[in-house]
Amino acid sequence: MKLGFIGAGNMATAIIKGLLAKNFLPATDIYITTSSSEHTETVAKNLGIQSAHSNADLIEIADTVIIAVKPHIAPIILNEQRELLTKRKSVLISIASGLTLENLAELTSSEQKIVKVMPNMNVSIGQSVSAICGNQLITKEELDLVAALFNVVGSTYEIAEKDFRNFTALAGCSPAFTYLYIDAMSRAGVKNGLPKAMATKIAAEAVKGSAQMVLDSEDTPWDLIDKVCSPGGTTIAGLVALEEEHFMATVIKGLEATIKRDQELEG
Ligand SMILES: NC(=O)C1=CN([C@@H]2O[C@H](COP(=O)(O)OP(=O)(O)OC[C@H]3O[C@@H](n4cnc5c(N)ncnc54)[C@H](O)[C@@H]3O)[C@@H](O)[C@H]2O)C=CC1
Ligand SMILES: O=C(O)[C@@H]1CCC=N1
Repeated sequence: MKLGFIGAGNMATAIIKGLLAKNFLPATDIYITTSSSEHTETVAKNLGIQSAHSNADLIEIADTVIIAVKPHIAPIILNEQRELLTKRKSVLISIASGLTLENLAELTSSEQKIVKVMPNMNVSIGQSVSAICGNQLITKEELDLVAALFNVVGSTYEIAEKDFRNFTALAGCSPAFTYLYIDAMSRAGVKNGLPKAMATKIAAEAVKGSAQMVLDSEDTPWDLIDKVCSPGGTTIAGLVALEEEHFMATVIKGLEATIKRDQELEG
């Protein structure tokens, strides 16, 4: 596989680092373009991979192309490159939120093989959780190969396209919400006298261990909550205070706002 990334920002560089770390592909088979040749050269040099002179050159070289630019830029590029993509019979992978398989086919051609993937930022540490679905032209082998690519940097769920928005909120965007939660906990630690760096590390380790507990345990999160709350103790006091401020409803509201925004981006 020769893999080309159109766009090499946060997501693409995280995916590339993960692929290189796990030796999924040799660095000689990974190509990138960015918004300027100068920037492309710098990023490619930093990652130890290949730069392409233009998006067209990249499509000529790569058999699998990941479009990893912001959702409002993707339509412009795909529209420009539609003929070449069809001619090359490339597999096109889109990680842009808000663009459906139908949108992507309209921007390219009815012959275009397309896989939609929603990874998350944790690709950079090999712990992404990604959703994947392909259009009707993608064979099972091609879809499995794309899944294998994203399995290298975490886990992959093949889901129906109608569930992508929900997945984007739950897994694509939620790292940001979790960072916010960790930072808020850390600030509580600072407010009560701990140094910030130490408080952040303690909060992050507590969240990491709690997430692992949910994954490993037969118990539901609610069962686990009950096990932490001693009768008349400290945790139940904190839990009630959080719920007085509608903690659960607020989290759900946050995720639903991302679902709504995803709908708006689709237009
Ligand atoms: N950041 C995240 O956690 C996640 C992002 N995504 C999706 O990934 C996509 C990329 O997001 P980020 O990496 O965060 O964006 P970013 O802003 O960090 O990177 C965008 C890249 O596109 C390049 N670019 C802009 N115009 C270009 C052009 N004409 N030709 C080639 N390259 C061009 C820029 O130089 C940059 O390298 C978005 O569509 C987003 O919806 C999906 C899941 C998670
Ligand atoms: O904020 C965004 O639009 C992207 C999609 C998922 C995470 N970041």
